Amino acid sequence: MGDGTTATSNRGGGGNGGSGSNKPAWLQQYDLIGKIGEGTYGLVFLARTKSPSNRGKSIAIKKFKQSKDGDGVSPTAIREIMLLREISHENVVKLVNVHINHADMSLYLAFDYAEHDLYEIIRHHRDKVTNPIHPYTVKSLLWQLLNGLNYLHSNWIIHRDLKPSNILVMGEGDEQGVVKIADFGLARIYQAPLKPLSDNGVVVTIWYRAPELLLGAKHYTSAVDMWAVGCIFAELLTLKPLFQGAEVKATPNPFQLDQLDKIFRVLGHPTQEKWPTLVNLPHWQSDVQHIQGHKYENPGLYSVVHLPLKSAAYDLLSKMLEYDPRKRITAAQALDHEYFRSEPLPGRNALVPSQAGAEKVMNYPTRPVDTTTDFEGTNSLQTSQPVSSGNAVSGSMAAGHVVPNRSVPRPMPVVGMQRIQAQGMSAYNLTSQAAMGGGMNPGSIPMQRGVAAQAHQQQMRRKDPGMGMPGYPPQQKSRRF
Ligand SMILES: Nc1ncnc2c1ncn2[C@@H]1O[C@H](COP(=O)(O)OP(=O)(O)OP(=O)(O)O)[C@@H](O)[C@H]1O
Repeated sequence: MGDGTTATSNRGGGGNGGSGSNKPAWLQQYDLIGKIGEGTYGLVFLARTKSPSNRGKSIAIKKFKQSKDGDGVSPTAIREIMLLREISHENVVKLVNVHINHADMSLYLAFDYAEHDLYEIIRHHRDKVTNPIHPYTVKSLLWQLLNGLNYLHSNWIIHRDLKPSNILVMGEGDEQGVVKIADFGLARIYQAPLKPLSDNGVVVTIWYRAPELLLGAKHYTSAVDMWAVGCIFAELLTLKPLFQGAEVKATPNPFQLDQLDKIFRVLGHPTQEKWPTLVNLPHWQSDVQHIQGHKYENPGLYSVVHLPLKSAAYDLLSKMLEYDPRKRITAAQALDHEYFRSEPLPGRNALVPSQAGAEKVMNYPTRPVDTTTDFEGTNSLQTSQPVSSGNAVSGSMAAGHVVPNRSVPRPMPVVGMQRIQAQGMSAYNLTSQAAMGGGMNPGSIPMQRGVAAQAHQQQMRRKDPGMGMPGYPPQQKSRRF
């Protein structure tokens, strides 16, 4: 894999990451600390590298769940690898290693570890310190998020599942306060003409889901990510999810009445005048039935987010939450917005709010680590500690070993996808080294050639030689990092 990233595989041993004797060879390069999270597609663990050159470096290892029948590795996982191996940007999380266990066909991706994420930062301000996030921090987080997203969109990648827990922030060290976009399990490379959604399901988490998706749009664009960024921007300002709809889980139908209702209550009902293609959307008729009869007293977005109507922040936010996806602001346009040219200027370390006379680093809590859970999800890593049974991380276990459940809705399941069979995966492994550096595409993803090269060039173009940092607004030269 490029940039020193390697792919390894293990033909013997099980997936046991504990201190047992059957610890696979690849795992011996890490000290496994414990479990830090669980998403729809896998478990995430904290580990530390043992190699003398990099001793003690924190790594996040994501183990992908096996399909129920254990018949191979999901296309989601393959897609994530194929995508991540090609991309390199300061504001996108770095994949440092890929491991495949042939014994049980499990797949492990090792990423650079980030101590914080926006979900925890928002929660900390809302529940612990009960004060708003500093305007400099909000602006710096948003600028970096847009910078990473602009890179992805310029390379034909739509994230599709942006939400606070997927936006990581680096803790202490050289990259302190740098934003990293994570979780590309649901991302897909797209090329014109845009691929229809219908065979894959809709996968943007409901609170951050764009209205065109909720109304059943068959095609989606990078504008779905910009809607999510708007929702996240508002949440950074108010510490509350902007549109907190209740998901109807029983159906693959993208029409989520409560979520649309929550949006319309704040932004008013979309009109054909403002969004001409609205009437062509499959669920517009459901909307006529269920919602159009309802009168929405539009309180105005600015009053919900407590921003002056004439402020640059409000102007940018309202452009991100434009109903018509074709009129919604793009990441590149947003980076050029006046909001980022006015004080406080955004900076690389989002956790150092600049205040007259004093620079104080925000001390957010470190991630809770469940040290009783190993890669199997059930065993004890440290026999001196209590061993949990069943799913050890259910949010209700003994304090100190628990990663709390997050009350964030999950993406809708991806439906109708074939699994890559174990045999197919073996073929992938046989050529894994070549594949990691070449153009292999086992998931038949419409992949643009030379993405990494283009991305690199683009990054170089944005590089400000004076700052030694890619893409930061020139005004920031006055800021000390
Ligand atoms: N590189 C990383 N460093 C540190 N923590 C990470 C890293 N990647 C993911 N995490 C954390 O691990 C947890 C689980 O992440 P994951 O992406 O698997 O699921 P999710 O985003 O919470 O949910 P879903 O997968 O359903 O979208 C989250 O708290 C996330 O912030």
